[in-house]
Amino acid sequence: MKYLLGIDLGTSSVKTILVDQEGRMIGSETAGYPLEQPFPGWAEQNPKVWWYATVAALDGLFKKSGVDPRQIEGIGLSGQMHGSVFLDENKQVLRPAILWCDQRTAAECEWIEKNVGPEKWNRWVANRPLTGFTAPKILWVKKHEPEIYRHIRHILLPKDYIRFRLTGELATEVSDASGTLLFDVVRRTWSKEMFDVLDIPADWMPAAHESHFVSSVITSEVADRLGLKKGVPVVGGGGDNAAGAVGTGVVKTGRVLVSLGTSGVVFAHSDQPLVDIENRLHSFCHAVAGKWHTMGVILSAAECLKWWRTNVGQQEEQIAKQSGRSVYDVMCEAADTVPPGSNGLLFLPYLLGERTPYADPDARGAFIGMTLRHDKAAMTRAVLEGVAFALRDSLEIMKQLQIPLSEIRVTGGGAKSKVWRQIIADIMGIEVVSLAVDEGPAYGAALLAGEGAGLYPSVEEACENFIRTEDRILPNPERLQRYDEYYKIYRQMYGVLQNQFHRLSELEKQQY
Ligand SMILES: Nc1ncnc2c1ncn2[C@@H]1O[C@H](COP(=O)(O)OP(=O)(O)O)[C@@H](O)[C@H]1O
Ligand SMILES: O=C(CO)[C@@H](O)[C@H](O)COP(=O)(O)O
Repeated sequence: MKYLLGIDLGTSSVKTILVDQEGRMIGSETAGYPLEQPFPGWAEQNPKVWWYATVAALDGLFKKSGVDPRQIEGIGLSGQMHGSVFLDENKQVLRPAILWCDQRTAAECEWIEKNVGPEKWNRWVANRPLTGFTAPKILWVKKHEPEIYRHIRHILLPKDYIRFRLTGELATEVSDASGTLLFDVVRRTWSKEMFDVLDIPADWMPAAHESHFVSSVITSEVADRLGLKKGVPVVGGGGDNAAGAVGTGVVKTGRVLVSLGTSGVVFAHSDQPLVDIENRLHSFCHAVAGKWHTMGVILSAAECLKWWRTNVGQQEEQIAKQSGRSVYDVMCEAADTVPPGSNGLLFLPYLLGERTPYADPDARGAFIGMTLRHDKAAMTRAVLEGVAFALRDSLEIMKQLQIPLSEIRVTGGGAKSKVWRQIIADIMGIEVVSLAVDEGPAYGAALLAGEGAGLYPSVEEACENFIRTEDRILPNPERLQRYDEYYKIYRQMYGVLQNQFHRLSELEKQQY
C-alpha cells in the first residue's frame, strides 16, 4: 500500500494526517502552539516553533499509525494564509512571523489606497489592500524595523517555511500567493507592477507553482530524521482555505465551503477568475489547476467560542471532564436549549477586528440586547449565531454577484457541532452538508500530493472518488424567517457602533 502525508499549519496547531492511496484516513496527530499578541491588534508566531511542532506531530503520527514511513509517496502542505516569514541571506528567520489576523498595517493600507487605487490594484492583483495581507506587512517592517528590513532577502508564507525546512527549497503555489497583494491572480503569476509601485524587490518572493506541482523533494537529513525514504516529493499544496475546499470536495460551481476555524470563511468555487470590482470579497486562485475562488473572511469565528469558553467555561470544563465529552459539546448542547434569536440577544464577533465585509482593524465585539433573563446558555447561543450572521454577510455579497450557491460544505473545528451546523443552515438558508471524514485542509493537501505523485489523474477525480458526505441539514423555514428579522438588526449594528469602537481602541492603545 502507498500512503500520502498532509500537513496543515493552522493558527492554533499543526495537523498531520496519513491517507492511503484509496483516500482512506489512516491516522492524524496535532501539536499546538500559542498565538503571541505583544501589543493590541498584533498577532505573531515564531516559525521555528511551527517546525518543531510539525516534527513532533509527525513523530507521533508515525508511532500511532504503525505505518512504515518509507511507504509514503508524497507530501502536501497547507496552512494559515498571508503571514510573512522574513529570512536573511543565510535563510535564517529575522523576526517572528506577522500573521493573517495581525492588524498593525492600517497606515500602510491607506498609503496603498492613496498611491495605487482600485483601478490599478484590480487590474494587477484583483484584490484591495487589507491589513492581514502580506505586502502591507513588508511596508510596515520597512518603516518600523529598518534594521530588520535591511537584512531581508527572502519572504515566505507560513506553510512554505515548512516546505523550506523539509526540502531546503524556497517556493510557493498560486492559492497562497494570491493573498500577498503581489500576485496577478488572473494570470497566475507575480505582478511586476505591484512590486515596482511598492518598491519591494520581486526576487524576495519565491517561485509560484500550481498547487499539485512537485517542485522539490525532501532533504536526506529530513528523510533520516523522520524515517522517510529519500527523495519523497513535496507538492505546492494550498492556502488553508483552498486546500480545505479540495479536502471537502468544493471543486465545482455551486458548492460553497464554510470554514469554522479560528477565522470563518465562505468560499465559492469558480471556473473563471471572478473579480469583485468593489473588493468586498477576495478573488483568489484555487488549488485546482486553472480554477479560481471568491471568498469572504471573518477574523474570529470558532475563536469566539474558544474565547467564551476560556473566560466563562470552567463549570462546563468540569462537566466535560466528568462525562468524557468535549467542553464545546457541553456548551453547544446548553445553547441548543435556548430558542433561535437567543431571546433577543445579538453578538458581534469582531474580537480581532474585522475583514469581510467591514475592513476595520478597530472593530470590536459586543453583546447587544442583554436583560436579566439572559444566562450563560443564551449568551453561548448568541455567540454561535453572531458568527453565522457575520458569515451571512459574505453570502449576501455572493448572491449579489450571482454566484451559484447550491450547497454549503462545512469544515473546521466548529463544524463538529451539530447545533452550530443547524444554526448555519437556518441563518444562511442553504442546505449544510458535513463529511463522513472531515480532515479539511490537511486532507486536501494529501490529495494534491496524490496528484503530484502520480497516484491520481486529477485532484477533482480524487475528490469525487473519495469524499463522502454524511449529514445533510436543511434550513428550517420558520427559523429562517425569524433569523431574517434578527439579521436585519445585526446588519445595522456595526454602523451604529463603529465610531465608539474606534474611540475605545484608541483609548486602549494609549495605555501601552
Ligand atoms: N466539538 C466542537 N464544537 C464546537 N466547536 C468546536 C468543537 N471542537 C472544536 N471547536 C472549535 O474549533 C476551534 C479550532 O478549530 P480549528 O479548525 O482546529 O482551528 P485552526 O485551523 O484555525 O487552528 C476551537 O477553538 C473551538 O472553538
Ligand atoms: O486569512 C485567512 C484567509 O484569507 C484565514 O483563513 C487564515 O488562512 C487562517 O485560517 P485558520 O487558521 O482560521 O484556518
